Amino acid sequence: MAYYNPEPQQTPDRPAKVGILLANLGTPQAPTARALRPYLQKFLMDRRVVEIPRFIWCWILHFIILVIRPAKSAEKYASIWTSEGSPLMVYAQRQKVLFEAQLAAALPGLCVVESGMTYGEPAIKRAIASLKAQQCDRILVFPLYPQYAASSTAAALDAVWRVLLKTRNVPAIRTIRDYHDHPQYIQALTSKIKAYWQQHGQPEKLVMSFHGVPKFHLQKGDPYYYQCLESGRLLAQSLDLAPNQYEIAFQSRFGRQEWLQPYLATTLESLGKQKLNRIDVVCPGFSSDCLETLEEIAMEGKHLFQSAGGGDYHYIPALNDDPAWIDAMRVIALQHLQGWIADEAGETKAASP
Ligand SMILES: C=CC1=C(C)c2cc3[nH]c(cc4nc(cc5[nH]c(cc1n2)c(C)c5CCC(=O)O)C(CCC(=O)O)=C4C)c(C)c3C=C
Ligand SMILES: [Fe+2]
Ligand SMILES: [Fe+2]
Repeated sequence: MAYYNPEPQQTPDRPAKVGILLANLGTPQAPTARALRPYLQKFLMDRRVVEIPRFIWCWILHFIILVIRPAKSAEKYASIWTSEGSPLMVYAQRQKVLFEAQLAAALPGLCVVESGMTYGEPAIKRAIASLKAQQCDRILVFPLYPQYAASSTAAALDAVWRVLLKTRNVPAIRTIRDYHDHPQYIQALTSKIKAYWQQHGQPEKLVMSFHGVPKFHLQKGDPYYYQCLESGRLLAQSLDLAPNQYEIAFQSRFGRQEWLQPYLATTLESLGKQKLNRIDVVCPGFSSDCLETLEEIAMEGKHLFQSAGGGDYHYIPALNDDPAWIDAMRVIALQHLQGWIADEAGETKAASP
């Protein structure tokens, strides 16, 4: 069997294009234990996600976690599944179509966009193959994680490198590391939240919830924690919130290790005990709604807050397919395409690689 992936047919007469790979986490194919098992196995075997020595972790994963968790997680996925499929996948496809249309308007005929998942389908390998087949000799990898984390961004980049290691004709590659403080990203969040408040009124407190990671990632040099704090600070500033009008917390703890604190569950319980009349929760680190926002935040979080004595609880949806977010994606991408596209006499066209 050939070691290298097959190359697409060479067509030197067709102009080369710029590919943009929207890298995302991935989601199971169906809300069933059978579909959850291979998804969780691939996800949780990634050293970027779980750093426990392989010998010990293989046993724990295969004989405990993959026996119990698939059925439990499948039940949660079933509660958020839509007629079109998993929300993460539905929004990934919409973002791809809308973003491609925005780029086509700005740079006619130059860019091709594909969505690729770190775990599951459509895999990053398939996305790169498709971009290469569409004459892309330059690829910009755009992870849909505003804050850089080794366990999300670097895991997606690893998947790209693995494909390139087996590629004969390697395209030029650029990556977007993070955009946690990008003005357009903060503005897209601000306008989403303000529009929500115009419709539903304003809460006593806004809780900004970010996906957690083990605390030792921070201690070993992962900048994720500080980037979350900075996104939260900038968002609060843009919303004109005083320090006592918002909280930042970390959700989705997995296992027994200490994760980034404060934990969202503890924050919600404490706000409930303080008998707040209303809180709103927003998840600035998630570019689209998914299991972690729709089930853990919108459902479980509400239960935690209200059973501790809290009043109204609103979940403000993620950026999803909002025009302001798609526009922000265009601005962020164009900034990273400098030198690959040339602006001459007001016209934007391809530059030689
Ligand atoms: C085991 C440790 C995990 C780390 C570290 C982690 C980091 C991390 N995850 C996201 C984004 C998402 N995670 C999602 C689901 C999910 N996450 C973990 C575990 C870790 N994540 C698991 C086991 C799961 C699967 C669901 C479950 O069984 O609980 C999702 C949702 C996917 C979907 O299909 O909807 C997202 C998105 C980030 C950004 C991150 C590091 C910052
Ligand atoms: Fe996660
Ligand atoms: Fe979760």
